[in-house]
Amino acid sequence: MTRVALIAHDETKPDLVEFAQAHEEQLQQYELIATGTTGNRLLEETDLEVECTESGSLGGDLMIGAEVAQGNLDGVIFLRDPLEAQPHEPDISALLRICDVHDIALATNRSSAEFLIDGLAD
Ligand SMILES: O=C(CO)COP(=O)(O)O
Repeated sequence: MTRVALIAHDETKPDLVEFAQAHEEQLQQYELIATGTTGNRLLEETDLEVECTESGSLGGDLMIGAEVAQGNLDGVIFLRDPLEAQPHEPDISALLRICDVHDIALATNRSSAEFLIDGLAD
């Protein structure tokens, strides 16, 4: 089954929730995993089933990265906040890197997320 990770920083969480609502019917067909706070927002504000990792700052990005390394994910949608430094920047870099290592589709903004979700539907 197609498995997708959804992640957003605090400033971009409203955008990710809106994205998930707009694509809810399609996302319902996939297994979803999200970092802790993002996942809880999705559980509260959509009807999607979402597996939640730790919060990003407590290792959630690394947990998603481990899924990528194990070949368990088909795509990662990670709406990063490009304007705010994050204390767990090394974890974020590790996740982005491991997506490239394993050639896993990675969208880091809303426009590329739209392409990614369209690509998964094909
Ligand atoms: O910090 C994050 C990604 O780097 C996201 O984590 P949360 O979803 O727990 O806020």
